[in-house]
Amino acid sequence: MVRRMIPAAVSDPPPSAAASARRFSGHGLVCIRGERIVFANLNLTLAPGEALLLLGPNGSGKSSLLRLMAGLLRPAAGSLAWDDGPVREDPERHHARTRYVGHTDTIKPVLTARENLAFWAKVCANEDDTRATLQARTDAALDRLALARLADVPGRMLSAGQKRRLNLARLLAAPAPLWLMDEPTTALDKGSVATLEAIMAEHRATGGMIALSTHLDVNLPGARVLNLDDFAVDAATAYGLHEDRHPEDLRA
Ligand SMILES: Nc1ncnc2c1ncn2[C@@H]1O[C@H](COP(=O)(O)OP(=O)(O)OP(=O)(O)O)[C@@H](O)[C@H]1O
Repeated sequence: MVRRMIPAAVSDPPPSAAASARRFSGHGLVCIRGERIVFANLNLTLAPGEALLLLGPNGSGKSSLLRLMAGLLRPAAGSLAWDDGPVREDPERHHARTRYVGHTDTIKPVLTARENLAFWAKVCANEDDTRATLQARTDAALDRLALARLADVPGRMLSAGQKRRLNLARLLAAPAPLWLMDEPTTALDKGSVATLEAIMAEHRATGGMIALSTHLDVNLPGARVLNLDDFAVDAATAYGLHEDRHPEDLRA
C-alpha cells in the first residue's frame, strides 16, 4: 500500500529562512557500484521548502543516490552544486549544510541517548553556538522524538525503533538545510511516523529541503517523485562500461 503523493500545496517558507537558504542540484549524474552502472544521466533540483521522493525497486540506486548527494560516494560523472558553487570545490561547506540519516544507526553503544545526541550537536555546531544553545537543542530533540525518559539509557539498550528515533533526533540537535533520509520510517511505530511527518513539514516550512527514499507510506505533501528506474541503463551497457566506454559517454 502506497500513499506517496498527497497533492497539497507546500506553504512558502518564511522570508528570513528562504533568504538564507540555497538551491541544491545535480546534473548528469552517473553512479557505478562494483562494476555496474546503477543509474546514468540523472538530474535533480531542490529549492528551499521542496522535497524529493526517491522511489524504485530494490537495487535501483536510491541509497546510492542519497550517499552521493551526501558526499559519501563520488559520482562517476556529472556534478552536484549549491547555487553558490560546486560541492567538490567546498566539501566542508556541503557537509555543514547536509544531514544524512542512513540505514545503519550511528549510535555509540556505551553512550546514553543524551550523550549520543550531545556529541552530534557538538560535532556539527557553528562557532557561535554556546554550550547552553547546544544543550537546549539536545533536550528539545529528545523531547520531540519522545526520548526524554530514555535520555540516560545506553545506546546498546535501545530497541530498533528507539535507535531510529535517536538517529532522527540528530536532525533537530544539529540543524542543517538539506536532509537526506534513507527509508527513515523503518522500525518506527505509527505515532513516531506521524511525528516524523510533522517534523519534516516544519523543516520545509522554514526553507529546509528533503530527499527521502521509501518503500512505504510517507506523507510528504507536494513532493516531487524521482523514480530511479527511469535512469537505469540496459544490462549490456550497465556491465560493459568498464571495458571500452567512459562514464562521460553516458551523458545526454
Ligand atoms: N558497497 C557496495 N559495493 C558494490 N555494490 C554495491 C554496494 N552497495 C550497493 N551496491 C549495489 O548498488 C546497486 C544499488 O544499490 P542501492 O542500495 O543504492 O539500491 P536501493 O534502491 O537503495 O535498494 P533497496 O531498495 O534494496 O534499499 C545494487 O545493485 C547493489 O548491489
